[in-house]
Amino acid sequence: ELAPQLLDQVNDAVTAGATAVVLDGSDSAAALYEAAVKLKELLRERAALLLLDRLDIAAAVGAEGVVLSPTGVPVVVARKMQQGPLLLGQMVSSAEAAVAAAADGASFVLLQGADGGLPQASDLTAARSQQRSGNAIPVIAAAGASCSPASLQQQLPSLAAPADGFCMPLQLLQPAAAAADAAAAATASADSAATSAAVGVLLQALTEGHTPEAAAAAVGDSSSADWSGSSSSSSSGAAAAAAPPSGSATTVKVPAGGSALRRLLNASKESMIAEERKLLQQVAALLEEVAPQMDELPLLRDAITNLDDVFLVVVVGEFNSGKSTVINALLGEKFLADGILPTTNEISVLKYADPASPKQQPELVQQSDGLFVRRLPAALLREMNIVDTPGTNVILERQQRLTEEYVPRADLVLFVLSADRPLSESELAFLKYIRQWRKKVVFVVNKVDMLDSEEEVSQVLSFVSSNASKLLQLDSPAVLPISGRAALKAKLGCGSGQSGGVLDSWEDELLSSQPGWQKSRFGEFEKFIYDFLVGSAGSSSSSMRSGGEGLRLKLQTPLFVADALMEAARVRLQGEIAAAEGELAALGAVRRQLAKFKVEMSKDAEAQRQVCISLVGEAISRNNKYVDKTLQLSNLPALTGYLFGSSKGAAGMPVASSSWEAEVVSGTFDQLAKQVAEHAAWLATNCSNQLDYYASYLQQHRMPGSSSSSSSNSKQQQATSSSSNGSSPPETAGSGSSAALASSDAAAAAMAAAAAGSRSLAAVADFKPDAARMLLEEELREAFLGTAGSAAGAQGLGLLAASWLKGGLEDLLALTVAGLASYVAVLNLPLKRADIKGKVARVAGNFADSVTTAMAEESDTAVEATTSQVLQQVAPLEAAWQAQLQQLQASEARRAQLAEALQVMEKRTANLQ
Ligand SMILES: Nc1nc2c(ncn2[C@@H]2O[C@H](COP(=O)(O)OP(=O)(O)OP(=O)(O)O)[C@@H](O)[C@H]2O)c(=O)[nH]1
Repeated sequence: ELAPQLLDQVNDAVTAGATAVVLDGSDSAAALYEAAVKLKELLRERAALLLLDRLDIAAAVGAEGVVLSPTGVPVVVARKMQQGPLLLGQMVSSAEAAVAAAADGASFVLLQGADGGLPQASDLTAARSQQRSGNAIPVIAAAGASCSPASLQQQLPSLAAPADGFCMPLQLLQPAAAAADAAAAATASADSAATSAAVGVLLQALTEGHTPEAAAAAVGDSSSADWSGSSSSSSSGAAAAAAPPSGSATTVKVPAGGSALRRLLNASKESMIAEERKLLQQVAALLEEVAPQMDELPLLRDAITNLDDVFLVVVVGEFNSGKSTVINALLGEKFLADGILPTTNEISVLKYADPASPKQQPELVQQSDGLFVRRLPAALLREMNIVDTPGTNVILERQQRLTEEYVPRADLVLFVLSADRPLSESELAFLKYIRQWRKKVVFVVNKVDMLDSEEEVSQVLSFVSSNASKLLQLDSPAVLPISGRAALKAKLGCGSGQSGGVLDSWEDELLSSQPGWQKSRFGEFEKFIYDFLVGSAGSSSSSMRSGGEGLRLKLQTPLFVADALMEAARVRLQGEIAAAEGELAALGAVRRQLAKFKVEMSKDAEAQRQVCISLVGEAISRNNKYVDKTLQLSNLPALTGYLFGSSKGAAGMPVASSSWEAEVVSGTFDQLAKQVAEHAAWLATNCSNQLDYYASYLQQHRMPGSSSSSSSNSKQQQATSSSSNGSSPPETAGSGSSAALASSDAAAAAMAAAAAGSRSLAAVADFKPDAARMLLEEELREAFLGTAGSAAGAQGLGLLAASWLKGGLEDLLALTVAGLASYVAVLNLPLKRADIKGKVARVAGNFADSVTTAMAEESDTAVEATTSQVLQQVAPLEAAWQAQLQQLQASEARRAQLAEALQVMEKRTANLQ
């Protein structure tokens, strides 16, 4: 565990100028993780956190790197394992090992002396000079725990030149008394801070190019406490890596920009920015592909471009809340107009204008999007661009749109409220808008000078704070009370604004002496903003080199924009996927509906064939009756006609079948022809209805944007414009509705057209009833002759026998025989009738068969042709939707993957705090 005093020491060392802290720990991973998190919090970007050997923990806490000990994994392996831009340092104890580590891909080496003390100057020189030029890595001189303060003190000056930096155990910076005893350490923390500060001085001395001797003296001066015998009771040790001797002189405490480690650190941040930019570009490309119409897309493009820019601070608030005054006070000069009437009508971005630059840019330019860019020579604008907006309650629609468009790009939103009317309706509404972009908001309660007492101030602050925390779901929103007017007056009074701006002004004594400055509380506000963005221990001219939350916010701005757009894209893609699935389901339903259509049609067709069969059946039974009636011995006209050679009846008709046509056929053929024609029309209408319906249905389920060339068929075009847009296919019209069918002109035409080509109708027409009648006639004649002939023969014998009667007994016998023969012939008559009926029934049956078979073939072919024609159109649509679905699913998979990468990136940037 890291004792509080140890953390204090690290803090002191970092404040004094240490640029990295190496955490070594043989504790459990959990304890080490805890310690690393604590250190990370403490360092807040002011110095890099490096972990000894623990890549996993380094990655988990978002540390800047690891130092690999000789017992740790080799650099090449660590390179493979690492995630993100972690620095990889290697601990070595010889110049050769340092060179090898460089070749293996280490980011830097910590070179220790073979005896655990500081390395020899010659080794350092060798380690640096023997590296391949071009990508030489820093060589840091490291002192082991066994190194005595005395030898450190002695050796340091000679190592200042060849080393790129120093790394020493924290306990070497700590008085022995404190190390020996934990309790004593707590009380001695003031001393240890003094020691660390001394080392800080040493580092600064080196940085500023002072002689090493002076540096050594600085150590000597401050180390009046006993340096010897130092050892830490803590199992987690921390070491401070120091700045190199070659840094450029700066006037601030931290040797910014000069340290090799810091350079590396910046490189690692820059590589993080590069990585983020690459990811965001992938996101933008995906969004352009899947949602090109998305209005907010340019926001993301802008945010990516702005990654390289300085912070963007957007100032919002109601009109008259004092936005312009606050901006003027920040800039230190009355650049913007203020007043009780709305003064800011346009949105303007304030950017830095270098007064010394020979290339003067115009002070005010209006961009194509309506935005004004104002260039002002205010130092603060080197650090940030400030966007001044019209009051949230008075802005016009266009300005509102521009303001709202600008909010997502902001790295920080300054919400200026007037202390006399904090958080009005319009402000609350605007805050809700801001919330969706997850912006960091600082609430500036202006005009506190108008409040009568401190109590009133705290009441307003807590009102704003509680409302803001509810709305933004924050634990403790930043709410700062100021008097912009008093601050501006004070700044104008001492003329400090122009020269230093916010960075130095809050420390400016001159300013402090101005009446009203303290009361304006502006110093605290500026310090807060500055610490927040840049960090408390440094000065920099670029967001990339600063601590604080600046880098994190800068990195997060486009990530949050991307996140919001990705969420919108997810909703959109899922909608499109559901639509494509719906289309496929609708097309799949066509197959089922067609199968149902087939079944219904075949059932109906079967019923219609049955009607035909029964028509023929009725004719057969009428024929049976006719035969029964005709083929009788009592049918004297027929009998005599046949017996006496006259086969023609009175009207010249055949004897037996003269009334057959009228009694048996009696309109059967007409009925049959009508039935068959109706069947044909029924078939044509139903099939054409289906085709029409599906042509229209499929038109509706066509891929949006696909050409309609496949619907060139005139029937489809007609159908498209027809009203058959129902969601379910037309019911198959039954043949019983023939009247309905025939009632429409279209159906009548269909009937005629269908009749023209119908094979079943041809089969009906082919049947020659006359031939059937002839056959019947023949049969009847034969039957009559066969029967009546025998009877007459018998009677003839009878006559003969009568003449013989007189003559003898034989005649009587002959008569009996003849009577018997006649009897047998008459007995055969029913059999004959059955035979004839059977023959006619067979002929009629064959006829019915030929008609119904033709009907069945016709309906099967037509239904088959209809379904296959529809299915032929369904297939390409299905394929197109399937392809579309796959493409959407692939886009969604890519989106999900990128969204996950964004999450990882967000976590990493969040860890930057
Ligand atoms: N008492 C007091 N008045 C202030 C303070 N700051 C600004 N004012 C006054 O409030 C009025 C409005 O100030 P501006 O800075 O113009 O306000 P704004 O929000 O920029 O207004 P618009 O640009 O019109 O949206 C001016 O009369 C200022 O002098 C302050 O701290 N205290």
